[in-house]
Amino acid sequence: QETTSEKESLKDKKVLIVYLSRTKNTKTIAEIIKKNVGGDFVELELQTPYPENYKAIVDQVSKENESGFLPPLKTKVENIEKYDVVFIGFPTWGMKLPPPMKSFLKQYDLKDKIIIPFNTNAGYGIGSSFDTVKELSPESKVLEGFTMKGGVERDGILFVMEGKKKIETEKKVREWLTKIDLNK
Ligand SMILES: Cc1cc2nc3c(=O)[nH]c(=O)nc-3n(C[C@H](O)[C@H](O)[C@H](O)COP(=O)(O)O)c2cc1C
Repeated sequence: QETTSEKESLKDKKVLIVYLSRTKNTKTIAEIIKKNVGGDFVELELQTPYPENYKAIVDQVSKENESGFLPPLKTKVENIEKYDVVFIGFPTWGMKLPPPMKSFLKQYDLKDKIIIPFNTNAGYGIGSSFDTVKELSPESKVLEGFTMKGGVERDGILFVMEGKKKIETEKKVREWLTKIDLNK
């Protein structure tokens, strides 16, 4: 049975989970993926962190998007070539892929790997972020991503992935992982 053998083979693959998260909503999804799939876990950090202030980070990200600036990463991933599957998680920022994730995709060669995006946002969706992942990874296989409403920092709502919301999120992530044949 083809589906069975594909599933088995995906389960044998080496998995990396890379994520960017300011208020830890996307981080929670990364943790749920780790619990269900396993793999190495890496948070993207910048050499020069973004400002704490919400308006200041919104302005800075908007300028970086305009100029195409790629913020240098403090995070180093050792031996990226050994991974077969790379989950990449990020919030929607300015309806786009956050600049640090662009830095990651430009800096590391993910050719011939499977890339799986996941996202949280304030309720406005993924914007162009998943399309940008595909554009920056033309020689990778990008699978169906996962997205879910997270915090609304503009309104002072930061971390929401607890209680009922966490349980709902765990269920949705597991359903998605099963759909893309990566649930253990
Ligand atoms: C700089 C910045 C820009 C944002 N832009 C958007 C946006 O365009 N659309 C949206 O739905 N949410 C936007 N948000 C809200 C985040 O996507 C949302 O709170 C997300 O859950 C945060 O994930 P995190 O907790 O992993 O950082 C923005 C947040 C920040 C800090």
